[in-house]
Amino acid sequence: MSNPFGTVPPDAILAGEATDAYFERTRATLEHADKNPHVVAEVTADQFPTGEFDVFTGVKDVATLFEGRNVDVDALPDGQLFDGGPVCRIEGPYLEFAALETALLGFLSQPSGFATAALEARVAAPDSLVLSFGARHVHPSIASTVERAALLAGLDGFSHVAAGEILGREAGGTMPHALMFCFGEGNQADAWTAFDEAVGEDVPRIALVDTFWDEKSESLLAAETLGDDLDGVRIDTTGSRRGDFRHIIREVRWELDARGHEDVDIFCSGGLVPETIRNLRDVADGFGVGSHITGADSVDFSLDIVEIEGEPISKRGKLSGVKDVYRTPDGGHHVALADREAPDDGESLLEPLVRDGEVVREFDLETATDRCLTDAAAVDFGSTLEE
Ligand SMILES: O=P(O)(O)OC[C@H]1O[C@H](OP(=O)(O)OP(=O)(O)O)[C@H](O)[C@@H]1O
Repeated sequence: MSNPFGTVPPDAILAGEATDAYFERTRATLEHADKNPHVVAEVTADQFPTGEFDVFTGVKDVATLFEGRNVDVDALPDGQLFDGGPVCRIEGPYLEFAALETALLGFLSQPSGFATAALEARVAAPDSLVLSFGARHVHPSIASTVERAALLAGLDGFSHVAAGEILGREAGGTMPHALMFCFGEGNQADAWTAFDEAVGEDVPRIALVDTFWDEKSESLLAAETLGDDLDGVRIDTTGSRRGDFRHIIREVRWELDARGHEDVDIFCSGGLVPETIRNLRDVADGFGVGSHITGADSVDFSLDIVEIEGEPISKRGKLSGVKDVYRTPDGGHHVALADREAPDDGESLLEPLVRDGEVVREFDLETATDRCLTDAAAVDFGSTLEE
């Protein structure tokens, strides 16, 4: 079985088959009419700035999609924040890329949504350890897309092992409730001891402490059991039992400290959203975030032809003409026609990606992460979330 899970294979995407049927009919119609106009098309989410920024990513896959085709492509750099206007611009004979629109938008929309949500988690607790735990919520074939978006947005790590192979970063994590069940109630100390004996020295000893008893009792038992070897406890209290989660964490902190376990960190997980992370960041040391990232709305990108045979064109409600987007030192994001003067001190954000079918940009995740976090500070991304 070459395709046991029925996913669309990479070859089909590169061949332009990962498309909507109406693009195939468009090709048939244009070829029948002997038309293949030279066009400029732009990918946008919003025409004008809205006051809300998103993270742009997926651009490396777009470069791969367009490599070897008779087009020029410009795009924002990976990890750039944007608010309105084009994030990507394609120029060439329309039939050279018509069928690629569906895959192009997919490569950008969902990863940018994941990265934006991950950045929300990042800025909610800038000084805490924040890990991506949500791979279980998506189709396994895109787990590395989730984890890459999490790293791009500055998260400290992720849990998915195969994604780690692809990204060149080792997956991390603690222990599941299943492990605690296998030892049984009353035998939590045996479970933590066996874990300590079994796993590599580089694995942090973080005991899961919400399984059978209250979090304080299990935390103290973990500290007594592993002593100085215990790095932390994870509290994943389910929502129905959570009550005042902040109070629970403060109580655990108090009781650990009272017995000399100030070095034991407290790690939280389970349905965390930026608001809860912000509320816990001064009492917890780290967070595992899943569904907030994996459940993020895709960024609603669309592709529109804005110039045809050198003449501006657009559907109603969209802006015609080739545009550029600019960042000004005050963090402003500006959209303007590309042939007009840039705003004062405005830095053009669109950069060459493909020229005559050749990819002209290099990709580096660390550079993209730096860009994302620097730009998030420049546009004060966190403050817009706290309003
Ligand atoms: O709620 P999310 O933000 O999506 O977090 C992702 C997962 O991480 C935790 O799982 P845990 O390892 O505790 O799962 P388990 O009960 O299977 O052990 C949490 O309970 C979620 O299932």
